[in-house]
Amino acid sequence: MADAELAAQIKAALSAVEVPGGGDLASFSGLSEIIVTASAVAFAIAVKPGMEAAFGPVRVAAQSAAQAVATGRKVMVSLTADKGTATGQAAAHGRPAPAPRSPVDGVRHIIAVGSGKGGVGKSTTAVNLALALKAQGLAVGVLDADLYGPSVPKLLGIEGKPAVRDDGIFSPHEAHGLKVMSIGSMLSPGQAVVWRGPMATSGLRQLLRETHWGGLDVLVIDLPPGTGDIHIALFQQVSVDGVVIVSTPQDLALIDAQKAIDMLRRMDVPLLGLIENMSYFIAPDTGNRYDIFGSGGAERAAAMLGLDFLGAIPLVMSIREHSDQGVPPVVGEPDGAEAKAFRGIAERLLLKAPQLRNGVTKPA
Ligand SMILES: Nc1ncnc2c1ncn2[C@@H]1O[C@H](COP(=O)(O)OP(=O)(O)OP(=O)(O)O)[C@@H](O)[C@H]1O
Repeated sequence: MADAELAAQIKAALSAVEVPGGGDLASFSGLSEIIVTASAVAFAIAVKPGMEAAFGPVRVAAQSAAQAVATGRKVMVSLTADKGTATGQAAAHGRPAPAPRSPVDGVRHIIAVGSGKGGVGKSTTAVNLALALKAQGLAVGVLDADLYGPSVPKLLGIEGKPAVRDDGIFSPHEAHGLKVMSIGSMLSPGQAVVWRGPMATSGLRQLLRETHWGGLDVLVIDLPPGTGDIHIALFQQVSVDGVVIVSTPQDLALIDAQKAIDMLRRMDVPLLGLIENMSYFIAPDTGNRYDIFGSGGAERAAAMLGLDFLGAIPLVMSIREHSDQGVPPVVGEPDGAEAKAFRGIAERLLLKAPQLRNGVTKPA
């Protein structure tokens, strides 16, 4: 069925859902556009501040009405209050504070990988770090939350959409021994633009909480670059063990990283340390190392930012080639300098956050 046709059928189904105060959801002014992708359907219901609880059953009814029409697709319905119900203002007006951070079923620990700006190698780092943690005997998953540039499926050679069980729960992809979910698998090309604000945060929440992770020691979340709604929503809802920040040697990136770090500190999210990517150059022919940006700069920058320095990853052309083939260097070239660098970072991370080893599901 064409996407537009399915959207129209869902809208028709929503006319059977009544809203508080009279009328039906299909004609309710707060109903957003219904977005249909290859594997998902998403829409939002925007209500007046204070009406969230009254509309809770509407959301549930809308979900099942839409799901009955959109068989085989994941339905995501978000309920949002108009601007002005942001956390601080809600508290100031005596409205209830947001729900406390809560664990994710089937996931013991979460670390998030962030960066001040795009293109610094955050996704490459997230994926290889996950594989290096797996090599330490941990059961590891990756959640690609980078809505605006989801690259994890490509990096891990994943194609197609994840399976949805009869109960509406996703079965994650498996790649190189990792359980993987990506917001990218939910989008058609060019769709990120329409997945803004509440829709994006709601989509992420459902990917996180409605996936059968099946007993992970660590879930590595690849965050979008910078700081935005997705970060705030995630850190408000979920307890993370900490965030690692990826940066390149350029000062500009560190200035951007500073902004991300400030936000995380304000939100009381633990910072596990700084990773410097594309730090030094390894000549492909001789294997010689060249500190093209000088040495020690990243350690100094980490100290200046009040962060532990977790390690440096070389600038190696084969990283790109491996990534293009969906085989990350930690598994594709385990003896290479970059694989060693990622393994060293995983070891330092486990020293810094030894709780990640708690309840290791497989022997190391
Ligand atoms: N150490 C490295 N050496 C060489 N190339 C690298 C290295 N790290 C990353 N790259 C390449 O840089 C590009 C950007 O990497 P990646 O997608 O991981 O960055 P990102 O910060 O997640 O970007 P975005 O914000 O766009 O998602 C990719 O082509 C990747 O292969």
